[in-house]
Amino acid sequence: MAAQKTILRALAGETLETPPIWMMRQAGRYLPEYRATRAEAGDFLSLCYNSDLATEVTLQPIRRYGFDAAILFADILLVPQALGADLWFVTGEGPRLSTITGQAGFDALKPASEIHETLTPIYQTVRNLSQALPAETTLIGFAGAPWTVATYMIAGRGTPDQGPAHALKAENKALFEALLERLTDATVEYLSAQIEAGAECVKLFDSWAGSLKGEDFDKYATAPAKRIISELKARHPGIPVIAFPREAGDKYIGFHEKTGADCVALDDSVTPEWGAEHVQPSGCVQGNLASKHMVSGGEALVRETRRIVDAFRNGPHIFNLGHGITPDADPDNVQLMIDTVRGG
Ligand SMILES: Cc1c2[nH]c(c1CCC(=O)O)Cc1[nH]c(c(CCC(=O)O)c1C)Cc1[nH]c(c(CCC(=O)O)c1C)Cc1[nH]c(c(C)c1CCC(=O)O)C2
Repeated sequence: MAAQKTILRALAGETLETPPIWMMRQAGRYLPEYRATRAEAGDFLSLCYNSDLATEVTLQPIRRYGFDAAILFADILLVPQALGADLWFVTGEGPRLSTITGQAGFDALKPASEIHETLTPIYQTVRNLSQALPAETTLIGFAGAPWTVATYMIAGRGTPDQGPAHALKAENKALFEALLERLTDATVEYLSAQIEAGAECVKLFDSWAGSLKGEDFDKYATAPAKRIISELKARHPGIPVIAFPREAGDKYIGFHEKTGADCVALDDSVTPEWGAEHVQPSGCVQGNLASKHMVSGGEALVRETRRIVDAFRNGPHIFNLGHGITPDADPDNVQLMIDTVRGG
């Protein structure tokens, strides 16, 4: 029965009449019901670790819009925290972590096998969701890709150009590579536990893949994704994986084949026509409406939504944004996007 779900059909390579749809950050601050639950939880991390409230916010966009998939409510930075890093969020600014700048910081990290102690409430959220979701809705689990997570661990915060991580890569390659290895192992552990708890598909977010150039991209974005995907599929045969090497540009070409991903998510720096020509022949693609349309709406939203549906019409496609929806988005524009995708 599970294979009847539209998202799973697209991930299996089927071309559907109407593409299934979900949205990155669909549970988020643009929704008044999210803001209310977030206020009840206190802060963002308390919300992530409260299984009942995390289940509630995951379900909110499903109730409101009937998306075809729900994505677990959590964050990519819970893995560093589970490895022993300090993590906190500064309201209006973003995440802060204790930094890894040398061997001592790395040596203080826990082994990958010990992350579950911290992450048990997340697995409970997945179990709750697999019970609570409508029969047609696919449950997506996720993790950050090793490079992207490492950029936050090395800098201790988000950075515009990932400078500190590039500097460590240049100055202490052995330490940098050991950190990526630890994160690769931890990611396999984390996603595997989500699958055991009921996730039907997992997505790997490599939000900063675009800042890796040439051989660095192959070594630090492609190779870890390949190892994670092959180990997950060895443990859980048939589990579909979505890879999101954001702003990969030309490196999107062949990413399915090189990593074993069932679906490659495209950001909005590439056109849908380019994606249909160069990436979709290799397998399912996801994307790629610019998030700004969720703020501005109107004719441009309808036109660009139709353009994406048309461009990807002849192959497997999951409709999504090119990146997460922003807090200033208008919930009515989300409905307009869905109506345009489903109603033509
Ligand atoms: C880089 C990254 C992070 N987290 C994530 C990424 C990769 C995807 C991307 O590039 O956006 C992934 C993520 N973060 C969140 C989800 C939940 C599922 C979803 O609805 O998509 C997912 C999949 C919730 C969240 N994660 C965060 C929020 C906002 C927190 C709040 O309620 O205050 C949400 C809903 C916070 C967060 N978390 C992170 C940052 C940089 C921030 C602060 C920036 C911001 O405020 O938007 C790290």
